[in-house]
Amino acid sequence: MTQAMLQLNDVTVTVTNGGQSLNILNHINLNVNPGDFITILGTNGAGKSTLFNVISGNLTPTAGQILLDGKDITKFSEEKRARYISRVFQDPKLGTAPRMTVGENMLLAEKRGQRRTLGLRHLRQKKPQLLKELGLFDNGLADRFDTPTGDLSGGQRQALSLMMAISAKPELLLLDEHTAALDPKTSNQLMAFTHQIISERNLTCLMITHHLDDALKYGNRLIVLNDGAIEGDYDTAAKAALSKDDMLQFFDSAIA
Ligand SMILES: Nc1ncnc2c1ncn2[C@@H]1O[C@H](COP(=O)(O)OP(=O)(O)OP(=O)(O)O)[C@@H](O)[C@H]1O
Repeated sequence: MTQAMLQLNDVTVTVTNGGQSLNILNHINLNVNPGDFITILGTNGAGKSTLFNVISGNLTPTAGQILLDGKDITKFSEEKRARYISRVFQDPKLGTAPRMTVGENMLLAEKRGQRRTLGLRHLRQKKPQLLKELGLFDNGLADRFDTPTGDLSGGQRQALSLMMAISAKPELLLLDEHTAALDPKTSNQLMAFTHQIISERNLTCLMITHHLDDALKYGNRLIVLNDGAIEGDYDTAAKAALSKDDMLQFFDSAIA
């Protein structure tokens, strides 16, 4: 049997709200296999971002254990985990340093999880390779190599965040609604590119989305979160049998 790449054993996050204890993640057990591309759906407040926060090390669980490649990383800091785990956020502003150019951001991303220094000579040397990477997604990013990322469009910035997140191949890629802030056409283009690059590079990925179509169309597995717990875990075959109506019904009953 393949060893799970990521294991969450009985992971619980408890917060105190108005004097009451509340489990915003409630005994989560999850095994992610190498090469899995898992889409994650859930209502607002279901615990999706909290799940990513405990996996990335942004939040320490109140109880339970997180293993990466069999190694217990529960107590590892976010910085230490950054070598293995990369994350793209919904907000285009969060993934890149706005005053630095596209090229400089890409160069820094290659050193994810290591001491980061920027040398101009190094940037010149690396430029052809970085341009090749940037040119993989046809949205003009490669032509803006020397542009500060703060001057890019949201779509270009999210594409850059994705390229940066995968540049030093992560063990695990977390996509946190990375297309949600984009217009429908740009969102579809970036999603198609995301799918292509994940398959070509055989990345292991968890992707939170509110787009039912994307959740059903992409990936080999679908997880549905509700009230801090995994309510559904569908493999490729079960996922293929699901319809958008099934999912809409789930959302109706979860919210009702
Ligand atoms: N530090 C905290 N203290 C108290 N409650 C919190 C804290 N962090 C999150 N919550 C609550 O936990 C629940 C889950 O939040 P989370 O952001 O993980 O949901 P989500 O599924 O990502 O939602 P959305 O789709 O709206 O982004 C929410 O009800 C939120 O208000």
